[in-house]
Amino acid sequence: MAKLNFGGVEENVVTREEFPLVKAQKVLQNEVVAIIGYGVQGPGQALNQRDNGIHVIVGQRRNSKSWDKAVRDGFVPGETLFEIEEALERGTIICYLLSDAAQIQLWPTVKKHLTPGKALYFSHGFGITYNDQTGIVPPAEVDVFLVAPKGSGTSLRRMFLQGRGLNSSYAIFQDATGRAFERVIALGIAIGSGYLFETNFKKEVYSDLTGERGTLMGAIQGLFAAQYEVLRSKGHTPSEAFNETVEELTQSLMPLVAENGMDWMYANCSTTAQRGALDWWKKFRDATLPVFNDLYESVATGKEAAKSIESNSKPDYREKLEAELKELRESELWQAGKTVRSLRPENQDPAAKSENKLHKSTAKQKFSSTLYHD
Ligand SMILES: NC(=O)C1=CN([C@@H]2O[C@H](COP(=O)(O)OP(=O)(O)OC[C@H]3O[C@@H](n4cnc5c(N)ncnc54)[C@H](O)[C@@H]3O)[C@@H](O)[C@H]2O)C=CC1
Ligand SMILES: CC(=O)[C@](C)(O)C(=O)O
Ligand SMILES: [Mg+2]
Ligand SMILES: [Mg+2]
Repeated sequence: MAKLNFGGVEENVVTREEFPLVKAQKVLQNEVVAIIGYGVQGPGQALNQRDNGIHVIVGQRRNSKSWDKAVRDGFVPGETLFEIEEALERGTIICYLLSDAAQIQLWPTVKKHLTPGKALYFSHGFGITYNDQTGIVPPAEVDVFLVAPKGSGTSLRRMFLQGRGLNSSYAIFQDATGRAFERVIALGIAIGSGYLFETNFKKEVYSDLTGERGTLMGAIQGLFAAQYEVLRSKGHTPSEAFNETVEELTQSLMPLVAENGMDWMYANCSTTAQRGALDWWKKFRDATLPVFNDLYESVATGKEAAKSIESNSKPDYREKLEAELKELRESELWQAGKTVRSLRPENQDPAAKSENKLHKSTAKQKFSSTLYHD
């Protein structure tokens, strides 16, 4: 395991160089990896492992959309696709990839099949950390660990197909066989992680719930909505307000931040933007800091978990969710976004598309020649 320096702090990480795929294949050669649930993470993890030569089977309810999707993805009923219970029986490593609320309902069934020596794998610390609410307490004779890809299952698959790799965290909760470390790392590599960083179940779930409620989804939507509202109330058009709030961020600035960091982006915008952004970022930090503290508190006390279990377990959960998503979808901001996206040249006719490709490659050349260290 390598120790790497992250901004002055040393952490354990496992890279593909030190734990290559051949090693993962060797560790997993006698295992049957059962992916239980074929929603968002299930397909990404199952397909990447299958392409990486791991013996993967899928367990999913028959007569469900996810079952049909697994068939479309090449899993064969009776060979590599089974009803959940049969997959639980056949698997030596159980990847529990149902939604966190559904994991509670199915737990008694899963537990029955956790015979000594098997492993129980999660992609989230939720079920174990909040076990006073979930009732998920594994038997002592099985390994329990997690690999949590830091992104959507969709990105996990896409990046794998592009030869890239989404990074993941890993944690061991219980090492019954003495092989938990090699098993969890082998799985992390086999699902296509770029590298793996160490955590524990509690830290994984606290940071994940904070992140998705915070800057990754909740806070950013809140910031977008507030700025858009101010611009609109001051007489700016929807297209202007949307472009200055979302489009420029996702299309121009965030890709630069992804490549080179916010520090580089600040150093490479206009001096006017620099002055203003340097003056204002701390005000935004100070205004939101108390909200982030409230959020973390709500996560750490189990309130967020309780809320999500409660709402996601209701029979009318899907209808209620749809109504809330509809509000977002039909808001002027995201309706304006739809039009803006449709106007992107790559979303228009094929001629425009190929012209855009050309632009992209010249832009890339130009961009790399303006890098600082050049
Ligand atoms: N969605 C994502 O990209 C990410 C998810 N995770 C974690 O991965 C795990 C799986 O999450 P998702 O893929 O989002 O799950 P999901 O919400 O897509 O559900 C997965 C599957 O559960 C099945 N299911 C739902 N209720 C069921 C029930 N009562 N009985 C049997 N099957 C049922 C559905 O058919 C579906 O195929 C969770 O622990 C989640 O926190 C971690 C990182 C990202
Ligand atoms: C994609 C991801 O990792 C999230 C946002 O935490 C989730 O879907 O739970
Ligand atoms: Mg996450
Ligand atoms: Mg999450």
